[in-house]
Amino acid sequence: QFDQDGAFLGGNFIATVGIDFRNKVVDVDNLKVKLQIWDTAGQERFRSVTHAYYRDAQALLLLYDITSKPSFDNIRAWLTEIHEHAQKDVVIMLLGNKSDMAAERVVKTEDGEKLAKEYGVPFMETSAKTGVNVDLAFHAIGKELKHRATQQPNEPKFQIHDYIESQKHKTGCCGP
Ligand SMILES: Nc1nc2c(ncn2[C@@H]2O[C@H](COP(=O)(O)OP(=O)(O)OP(=O)(O)O)[C@@H](O)[C@H]2O)c(=O)[nH]1
Repeated sequence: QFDQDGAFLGGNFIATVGIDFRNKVVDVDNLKVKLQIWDTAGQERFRSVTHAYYRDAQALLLLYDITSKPSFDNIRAWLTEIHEHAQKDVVIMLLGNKSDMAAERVVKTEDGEKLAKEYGVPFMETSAKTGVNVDLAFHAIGKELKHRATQQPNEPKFQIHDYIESQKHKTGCCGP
């Protein structure tokens, strides 16, 4: 099914609102953490609606497509937008998706890393097609939220950056 702009409308996508959602349960240290994932459309024409949905979110995954420079350039606008509307302690993660499409890559891994560093958010490249780093992204979010909910006063804070760095499968120039 295609809408007027030629965008594919898949899954439970609600075309008129630009939002889809599904649940995912992740196992974190023998605890089940249920994530309710809202997938909001990135297109400008949905911008006025989507902020109402991420305003109360505990975590935000910002995805761009490594084969699309405009999608990467859009991330700054989203980070500004999030700064204005999202919860102050929201967990943010920057993901460069389609890492399987190396031949069509136009956004360097280092550019993603640099942007993430500038905004102080964790970063990794993912592939929804092959699954690379996808579970890790959700697992890291689940771990962070579980720690926040159950943290004891003397317990060291969970370091999501360190956790991701130690677990991620690198897809850039020099990784394994
Ligand atoms: N090769 C490859 N294709 C992907 C990957 N992720 C998504 N795609 C494809 O890219 C196209 C767009 O995916 P969508 O999930 O609809 O992208 P979107 O940004 O959510 O699009 P909207 O929902 O319209 O905002 C589809 O044809 C997907 O199959 C990936 O990691 N690798």
